[in-house]
Amino acid sequence: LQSNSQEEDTPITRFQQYLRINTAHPNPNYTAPVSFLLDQAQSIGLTSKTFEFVSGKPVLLLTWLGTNPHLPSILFNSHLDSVPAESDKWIHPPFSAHRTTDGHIYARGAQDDKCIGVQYLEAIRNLKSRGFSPLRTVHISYVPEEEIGGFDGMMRFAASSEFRDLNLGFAMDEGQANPGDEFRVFYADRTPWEFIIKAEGIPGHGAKLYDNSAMENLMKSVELIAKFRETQFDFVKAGKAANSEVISVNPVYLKAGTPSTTGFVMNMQPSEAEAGYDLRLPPMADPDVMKKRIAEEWAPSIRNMTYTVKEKGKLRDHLGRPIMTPTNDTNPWWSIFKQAVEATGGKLAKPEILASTTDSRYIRSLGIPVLGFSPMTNTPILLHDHNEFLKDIVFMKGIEVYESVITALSSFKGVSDQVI
Ligand SMILES: CSCC[C@H](NC=O)C(=O)O
Ligand SMILES: [Zn+2]
Ligand SMILES: [Zn+2]
Repeated sequence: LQSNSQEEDTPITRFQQYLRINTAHPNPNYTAPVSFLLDQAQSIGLTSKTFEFVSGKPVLLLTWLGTNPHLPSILFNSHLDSVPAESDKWIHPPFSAHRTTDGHIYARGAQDDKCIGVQYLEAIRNLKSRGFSPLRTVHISYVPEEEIGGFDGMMRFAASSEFRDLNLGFAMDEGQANPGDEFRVFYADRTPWEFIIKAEGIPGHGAKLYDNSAMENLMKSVELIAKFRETQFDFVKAGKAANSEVISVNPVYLKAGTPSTTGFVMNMQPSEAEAGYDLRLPPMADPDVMKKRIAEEWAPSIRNMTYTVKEKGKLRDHLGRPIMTPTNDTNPWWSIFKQAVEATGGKLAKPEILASTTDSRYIRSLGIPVLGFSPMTNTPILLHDHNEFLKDIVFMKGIEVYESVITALSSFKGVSDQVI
């Protein structure tokens, strides 16, 4: 299978080309991937629009017009950006897209999520060459900034009149790999909070024992939070809940001490201390209960503590319901999707909540059903890790799966008494 010939132009080499564009934060190149994708769109015969809701952060929309463009359309979304990679810790350079003799393609973004961005296009290329025409309009979007929260990307796009005009009935976004042989599918994301606690106290000599120092107060909270983390993790360890079904609260930084030229002053107890946490809430969690716990137990003013919580997403839609896409018979899109995957000989795992957070939350919060799906079976979960790779045969199988999924979804006539 190994070939590095320049002449070759195949789905795999196009995937490699896309992977070789460095779109990693903190300075993602957005111009190059957009121009690559525009070329692809042109060669397939898709129309395109580029929006810049925020300057320098383009949203690319490709469209395959349906024979009945009045029916609600379908969207396939992926993000252009990637998380950074520590080159020296990879066995192949992260932007080389090196393909080994046994078919592993190494690159940052191979799983998250440049695979789907190319698979959507390759599936449509194949469908077009077979003469298929969709009943419903099919859109593909490529958005910036997902890895840092989507605030200048999908959040803006989803809030725009251009997005409303798409008249979406259903959307698909990224999912995650599975080391096992079933395809995973996600019906909700957890919502992230950036949670910071701060303690103040009277400074004092390093040799003095006294109550209510900033450090003592902070450490008390750090311990309480660690205990809570343990109770949540225990549910997971006992097999009672998935990782994504509990509240996670993980320390990400600690900040304290009085700086000196060589490091820190060692014989002073500081007057301020701070800790930062990545906190994630599943859609069923009650944010008010969490806030009460924070105010009363984790950062109580009686211990001279303050806190800030930055909510990076919503848990409820405009009707106050948890933001989740039904994966049962009440959602016709679900049944169509499931059958389409099974028609390729694939098995679907039990639908899950995603432990992390994607742009699909912005679409779901508009009341539009979204499934998270990246067709990768028998693949270790390497998103954000060193040596991220995808096997060529897994990538190719994914194209076939999307051909089936796009065909089925775009052919859905709707339910007679509803316009879905
Ligand atoms: C503040 S939202 C951050 C979104 C990010 N997405 C992928 O990793 C995440 O941390 O899950
Ligand atoms: Zn992603
Ligand atoms: Zn990611």
